[in-house]
Amino acid sequence: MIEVKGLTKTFGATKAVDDLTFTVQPGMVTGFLGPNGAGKSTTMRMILGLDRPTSGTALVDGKPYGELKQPLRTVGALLDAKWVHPNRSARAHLQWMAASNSIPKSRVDEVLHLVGLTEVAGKKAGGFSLGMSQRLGLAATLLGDPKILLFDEPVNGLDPEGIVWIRKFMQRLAAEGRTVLVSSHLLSEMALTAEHLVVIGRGRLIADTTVADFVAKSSESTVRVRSPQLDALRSALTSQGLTVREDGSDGLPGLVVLDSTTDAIGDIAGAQGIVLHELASQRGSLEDAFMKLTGDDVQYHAEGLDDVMRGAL
Ligand SMILES: Nc1ncnc2c1ncn2[C@@H]1O[C@H](COP(=O)(O)OP(=O)(O)OP(=O)(O)O)[C@@H](O)[C@H]1O
Repeated sequence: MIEVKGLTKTFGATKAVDDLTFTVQPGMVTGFLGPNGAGKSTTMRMILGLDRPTSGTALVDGKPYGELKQPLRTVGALLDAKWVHPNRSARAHLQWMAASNSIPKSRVDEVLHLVGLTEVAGKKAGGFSLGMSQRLGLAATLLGDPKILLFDEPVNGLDPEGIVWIRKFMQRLAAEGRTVLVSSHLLSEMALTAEHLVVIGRGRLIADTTVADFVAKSSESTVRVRSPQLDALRSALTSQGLTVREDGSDGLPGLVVLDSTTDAIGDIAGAQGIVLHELASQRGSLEDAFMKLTGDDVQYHAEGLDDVMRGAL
């Protein structure tokens, strides 16, 4: 279990993490979700004792990381996959890590096998693709057979096959009863990977809930309706207490009805003899809803700008 209480970190005038409180339970993947710059890495670094909190506490297995007797046997963390020595082989890299943490050499081949790197174990890690480096990083986190695992954006830059592989691997680790915390800025990815979500924006807690609940609440469902008798339809809907927005997004005037169903709207129109030309339920994109919830993050806009620049070149 990971327990974070009132955790706060300021860098000069920046409050990177702001009074965060949450716990991460064993036996399931917990997604740590927030836009770029929300404070995910800083929180993970504090959990791992790499950054000192300005205030508050972060406990792993009931203790601050610094007080764990054999940290690698309790916590495994994958923060940055590319830190291996480029001229060392995958096996040599893991043997060096094992030796410096009193972990038996035999465990190295076990973890290489677990992550599917046995065949390239003798190759230099510097020549590994991102996907292979990520697997090697994963092997390193598993050396001490830890019951708590932290992964910081583990699928960033991976191809679809690599993403699915990592996702399944994390789910397997959780199914073995481990505590798995994985950060991401993509709700769509977390919706597929995690069971529980801790969502932060600008360092603050936004939600601590199941994925199913968060997805249902954050993606508003609306119904779009068009009719040649739009005025009559609008009155019929509002007289039933429904909230209606004008919608001409695709050049065809219509209405968007909030918090209702196609059945209900069809019934209301039918009862009044109103002709309908379109009746469609629509779900807002998860990512849009997520951006609304987490606030208009500066770095998100900067990324958008990059895309515009690339398009212009
Ligand atoms: N060492 C540091 N010195 C100053 N500011 C920092 C430092 N580390 C992080 N920050 C700032 O703290 C905020 C949170 O950063 P952090 O990297 O924790 O966010 P994140 O959610 O992990 O984002 P990303 O997905 O981009 O890594 C940002 O505004 C960042 O610029």
